[in-house]
Amino acid sequence: MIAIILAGGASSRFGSPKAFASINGEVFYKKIKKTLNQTNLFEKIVISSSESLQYSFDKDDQVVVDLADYKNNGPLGGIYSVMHAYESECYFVIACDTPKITEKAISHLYQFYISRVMEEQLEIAGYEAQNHKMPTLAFYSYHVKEDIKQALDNKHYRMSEIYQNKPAQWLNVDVVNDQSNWFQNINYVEDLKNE
Ligand SMILES: Nc1nc2c(ncn2[C@@H]2O[C@H](COP(=O)(O)OP(=O)(O)OP(=O)(O)O)[C@@H](O)[C@H]2O)c(=O)[nH]1
Repeated sequence: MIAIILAGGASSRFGSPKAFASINGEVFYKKIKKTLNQTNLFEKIVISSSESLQYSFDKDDQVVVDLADYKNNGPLGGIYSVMHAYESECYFVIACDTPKITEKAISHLYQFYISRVMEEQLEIAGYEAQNHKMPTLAFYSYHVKEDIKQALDNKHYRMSEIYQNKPAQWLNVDVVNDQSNWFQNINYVEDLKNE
C-alpha cells in the first residue's frame, strides 16, 4: 500500500509552504512521515508536490511532481500524479497540513476500510468531523484512478466530484478515543498558537 502526503499547494493562507512549517519542533511533513512509518502499513511513502518545491525535501524522500497536464489542479492533480507513477491496490491520502495525525487514527480507518472493501465494494473511506468530510484524510482504492483522470480532463477539480460519485463512507473522528484534535488542519499561522 502506498501513502501519499499531499504537499504541493500554494499555502496562500499560511504564507509559506506548510509542509516545512514546524509544530513542537517537528517539521510537518517529517512528523507525518514518521507516523506513517510507525503504522507499518505502507510499503512506500510518497510526497506529492510541485516542481518548485521538489528539491526542498530531503534527498531520501520520494517526491512525485504533479504531471504537467495536471499541475496547479489542486489535490486531485497530486493524487492522480502519484497513482500514475506507482501502481497499488490502495492508497492512503493525507494532507501535509494535518501534522497531528496519529498511528491509532490511521490504523482505525484502515480496519474500517478493509472490512468493507470486499463485501460492500467500498472505494473510499475517510474521516469526517461535524459532518465535514475530509477527503485528504482517506483511503482510496485503485478503482478511483480513472475517475480522477476523467474529472481532471473535464476540469472538475473539486474532491467532492470523486467521493460523491463513488462508493464512499466516512468515519466520525470521535470513534478514535483521543482527547487531542489530531485531525486539525493547519491553514493559518494562528492555528499553531495553542500548540
Ligand atoms: N500535489 C499537489 N498538492 C496540492 C495541490 N493543491 C493543494 N495541494 C495539497 O492538498 C492539501 C489541501 O490543500 P489546501 O488546504 O487548499 O492547501 P493549500 O492549497 O496549500 O493552501 P491555500 O493556498 O491556503 O488554500 C494540502 O496538503 C496541499 O499541499 C496541488 O496542486 N498539487
